[in-house]
Amino acid sequence: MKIPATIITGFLGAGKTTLIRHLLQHAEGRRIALIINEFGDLGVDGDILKGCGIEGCADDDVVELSNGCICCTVADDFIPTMEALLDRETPPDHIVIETSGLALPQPLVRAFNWPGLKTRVTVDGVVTVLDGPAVAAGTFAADTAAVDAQRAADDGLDHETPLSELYADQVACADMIVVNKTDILGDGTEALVARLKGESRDGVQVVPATMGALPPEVVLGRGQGAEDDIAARHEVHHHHHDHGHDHDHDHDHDHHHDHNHNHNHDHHHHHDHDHGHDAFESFVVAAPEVTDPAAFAQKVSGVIRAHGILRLKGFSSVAGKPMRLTVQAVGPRVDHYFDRPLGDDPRGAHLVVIGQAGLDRAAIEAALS
Ligand SMILES: Nc1nc2c(ncn2[C@@H]2O[C@H](COP(=O)(O)OP(=O)(O)OP(=O)(O)O)[C@@H](O)[C@H]2O)c(=O)[nH]1
Repeated sequence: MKIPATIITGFLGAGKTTLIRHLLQHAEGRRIALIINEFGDLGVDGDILKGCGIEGCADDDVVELSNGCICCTVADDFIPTMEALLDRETPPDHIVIETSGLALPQPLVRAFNWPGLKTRVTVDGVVTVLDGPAVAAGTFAADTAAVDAQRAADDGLDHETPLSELYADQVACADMIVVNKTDILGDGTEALVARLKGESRDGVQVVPATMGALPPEVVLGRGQGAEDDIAARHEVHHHHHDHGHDHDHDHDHDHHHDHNHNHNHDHHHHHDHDHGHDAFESFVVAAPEVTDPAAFAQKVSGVIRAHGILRLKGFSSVAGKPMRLTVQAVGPRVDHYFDRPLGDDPRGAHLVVIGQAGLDRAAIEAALS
């Protein structure tokens, strides 16, 4: 079995570290290793995540890459780091990679096709964390000056590419887009989520969050295999070091708006706030046994689309079959397969549904029955 790796991308200050902390706090026994690629911000996120006091999160599960942009140091730094993690006596159950706010996700996804990694790990999903209020305002990052300073500090970067293009790359690569800081965005959340759904690839989930508080079942275990699917993850511009572009795009610093949360790292000492993920709910639907697995999968996909369900998974007996049917859905993509003899299991279907609070449970139950 390949070890799944989740790539977390998004601009400086969007809330990547906050989201990862939440994941670790709710890991419930999953052994998660973290790789952190920071630039211009050396070691800070590593420090909060190391010594975080979270049970089950050992210091040596946090590995930092600090030699600069991850896509420029893939061979020297990233691949050996991954191999060392995989070679451990007890390898992690899941690897989470936090990219620096400037690194494009595509080259990192591509690195998973290197021979030494290809057979051992897979990109479970690319999660792009957006600063909701900044995106709604068209500035992409809360503190564009800080983002620009970070870019200026990195000689390897093309400093001219407008943020809007980096943003477009991050969105194009995503399997899941997190619209973070909905506490600030407030009523604007729904419109932004709808807009992003329209702008992203089919099947990409757009999920609002406050303080990155998402259940691990929603973020991890997507099984996306992004490294096999790079062509679909369009890059607007193709290489950092290519200075040959025409940079007439406006590079608008004046739009810089102040949300009253200037980027400083004081927050890194606030280890105690834990926003639960009450904004999400899950319940079990019991339904009669399945007669036609393919038709059932199609029905499930329709229900997922109609109700904005984030995850659905469970088992069912199938009329006339001795095997148990497993159903796993991430967004509208539904996998189904027979996994083992049914044995003494009761006949019928049991499906766990996960989504944002407010799902129409009765309608979902009716539709699945
Ligand atoms: N109001 C509000 N603040 C948030 C939210 N999520 C994160 N923050 C704050 O935003 C700031 C940046 O969050 P981080 O998690 O450090 O962001 P990051 O993307 O990891 O940024 P870098 O690691 O600096 O690239 C911190 O002060 C967080 O406490 C949110 O949902 N609402």
